[in-house]
Amino acid sequence: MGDEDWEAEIIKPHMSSYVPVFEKDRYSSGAHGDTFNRTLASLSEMDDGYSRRDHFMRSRFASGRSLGNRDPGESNKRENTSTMGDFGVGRSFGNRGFSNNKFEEGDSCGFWRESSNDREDNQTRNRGFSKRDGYQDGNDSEASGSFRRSGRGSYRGCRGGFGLGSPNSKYEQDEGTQRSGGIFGSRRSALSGVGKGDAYQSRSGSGSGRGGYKGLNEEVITASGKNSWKSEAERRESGDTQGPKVTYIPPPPPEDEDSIFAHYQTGINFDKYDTILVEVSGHDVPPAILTFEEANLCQTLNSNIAKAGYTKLTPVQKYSIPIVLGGRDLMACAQTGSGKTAAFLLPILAHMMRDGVTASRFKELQEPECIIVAPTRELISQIYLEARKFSFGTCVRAVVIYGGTQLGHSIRQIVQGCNILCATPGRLMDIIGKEKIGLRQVKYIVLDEADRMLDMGFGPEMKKLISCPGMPSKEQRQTLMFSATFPEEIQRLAGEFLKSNYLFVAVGQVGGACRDVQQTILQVGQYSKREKLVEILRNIGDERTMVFVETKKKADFIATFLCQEKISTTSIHGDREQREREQALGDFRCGKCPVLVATSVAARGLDIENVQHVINFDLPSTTDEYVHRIGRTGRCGNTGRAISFFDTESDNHLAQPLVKVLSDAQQDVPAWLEEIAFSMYVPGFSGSTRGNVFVSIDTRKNYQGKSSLNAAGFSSSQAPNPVDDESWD
Ligand SMILES: Nc1ncnc2c1ncn2[C@@H]1O[C@H](COP(=O)(O)OP(=O)(O)OP(=O)(O)O)[C@@H](O)[C@H]1O
Repeated sequence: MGDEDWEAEIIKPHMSSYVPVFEKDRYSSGAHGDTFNRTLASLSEMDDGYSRRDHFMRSRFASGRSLGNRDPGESNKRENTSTMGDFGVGRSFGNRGFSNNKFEEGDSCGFWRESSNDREDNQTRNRGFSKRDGYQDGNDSEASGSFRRSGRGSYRGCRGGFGLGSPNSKYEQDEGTQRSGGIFGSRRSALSGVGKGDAYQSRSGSGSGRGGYKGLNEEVITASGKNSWKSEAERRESGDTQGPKVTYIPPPPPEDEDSIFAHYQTGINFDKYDTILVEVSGHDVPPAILTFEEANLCQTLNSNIAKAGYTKLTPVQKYSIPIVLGGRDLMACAQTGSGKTAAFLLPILAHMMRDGVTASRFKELQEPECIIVAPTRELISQIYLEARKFSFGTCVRAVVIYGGTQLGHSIRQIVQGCNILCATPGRLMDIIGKEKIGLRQVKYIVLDEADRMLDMGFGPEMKKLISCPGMPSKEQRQTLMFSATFPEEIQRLAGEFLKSNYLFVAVGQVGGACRDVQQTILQVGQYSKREKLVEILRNIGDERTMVFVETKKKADFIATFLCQEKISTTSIHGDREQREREQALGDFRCGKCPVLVATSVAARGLDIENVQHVINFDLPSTTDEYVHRIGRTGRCGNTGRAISFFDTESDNHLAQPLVKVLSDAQQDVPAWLEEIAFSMYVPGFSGSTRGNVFVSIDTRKNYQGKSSLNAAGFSSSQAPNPVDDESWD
């Protein structure tokens, strides 16, 4: 297909109009006074650590087995071009399968014409994996949100309907004229494809509620010509622009207990979490707990934990829960899918139950005790569902608000009572600006995906949040930060939000990639990617697969293309209306569309049952993004697979960091990749400080040196000044 054709392909007129029915050891971490604790939960972990290093050395210097060497003889073969259902050709999908050159690049056509401003990645590609400084656009905004999740604590099922909440007179004043999208539908042109009887419609449109997640090249330029940190969608909602008003009201989640406590099973590797190396640094580290009982939670909470199917703590929970219960500030870094959400929700709820919160009741100005922020709408919705699950049967009321939905709806949710406010940053600041939320009672601020929340995209909003009138100072509140990745420069910025004696918990393995995810890198040229993708998907069959691409346009294009290939596919990206995004996620969750093509908007946090494969059609530009993306599979002790297409024309600069991530996670490193990595050798490259043992290290060590840290901990005077490195405004 020629360059000029791809747009046409997207809007093929014969396609049916698509209405996406997306559904979708007694861890004495040391006695008081210890400042640095490292726990080896078992001796085997020690062995493991050594073997891992050994493995790394071997993989670096031995030629190794190539997992994806190109075989020109095979390259032109297209083995499974049959229609949907013709999957399972009897070959293994594991390494063997790949080394068999079955998934090799061909010479099929496939031009990508990408506008440079279509990227949704957090970083530009040419930065390379290891470079983390100063990324994000100035107006990256929150992205997605949905009330649905089929994983733990969420309800499942396809949802085709949209909540058509009746506009409330008073709060409708905030909305202005409803112009497009939302409950009245969009005027966007639908483009469609067909897959398994379902049509695919996608494409960014001009409808209200779209957007909300802006990548580096989606900057919004303000009248003054300066980049605005606020997204276009949020500015619309707050009336900053004349753009279409957002009218979408998300459907309420099911209220029945079964739905609230729906969860998926922990996987075969869940018990292996016990062997993960944990490091806690800072002063006076409270001892870790081994069981939920040791947390001394109230009966209702314990009952909810049991109903949620939690019987055993994950490492991040073992360490974080006592720290939060002890009133300490915390920065916690643990691998994807290892239960960070409960690690902050449970102790916060326990405190609320202990202290007694004001029972929810209608009030024009609500004063929540806890504010939780996350970078995407879908993620914050998911966190809300977890909060609702764990607070079930208590007087604590959780509320979620996010962009792309009607502002009046958010306000209506809040005024009914709000103890825990789950919000995306833009909507949160709007609501605070409208004086529907008072901050005086705030005792807990949680930044999930904290590195993302503090980067240049959201950092300014977070800074505004903590500077809002009424917001208790950091000494008077508890601030908690969680992520699977924590670049050092972002950790330094975090100091402004945290008390100087905050604790740092690092759980996990080298490089941060979850070891339960089998990673495979295939050499695939740009023009062969589509063919390879189809080949892989046909082999996968109906197993849930997320396909990550670099740009929103490409997400549309690939989703349409797959539908044409009769592979039931949906897509999620920042140019889709919120309603469409939620439906897409719902369709993916319930298995109606087993393939979800996504941009970076879906890379973080999403906990979707049974995602067995992640395919990086395009490699992301940073290791952190890679780690988060592949972390959508292999969650909670389950296993998963990640396949990444490596284009030697454009990805060679990623070879070195990629080799490191693979080695650190004890994955096979293809010989060809090592060769490229060596050829691209950059003196001094270390693959970042995350390389050796832990997911992330406490950067305070870099300021003081490890020994002094062990001996003396930190003092505020030694804490980094976050504003030194980066301009926030
Ligand atoms: N102790 C536990 N027992 C059983 N299941 C658990 C436990 N803790 C968490 N889970 C489940 O594990 C899954 C992953 O948890 P969660 O989404 O909190 O991971 P995470 O560490 O925040 O991941 P990410 O880094 O991708 O955001 C969820 O379905 C959650 O309900």
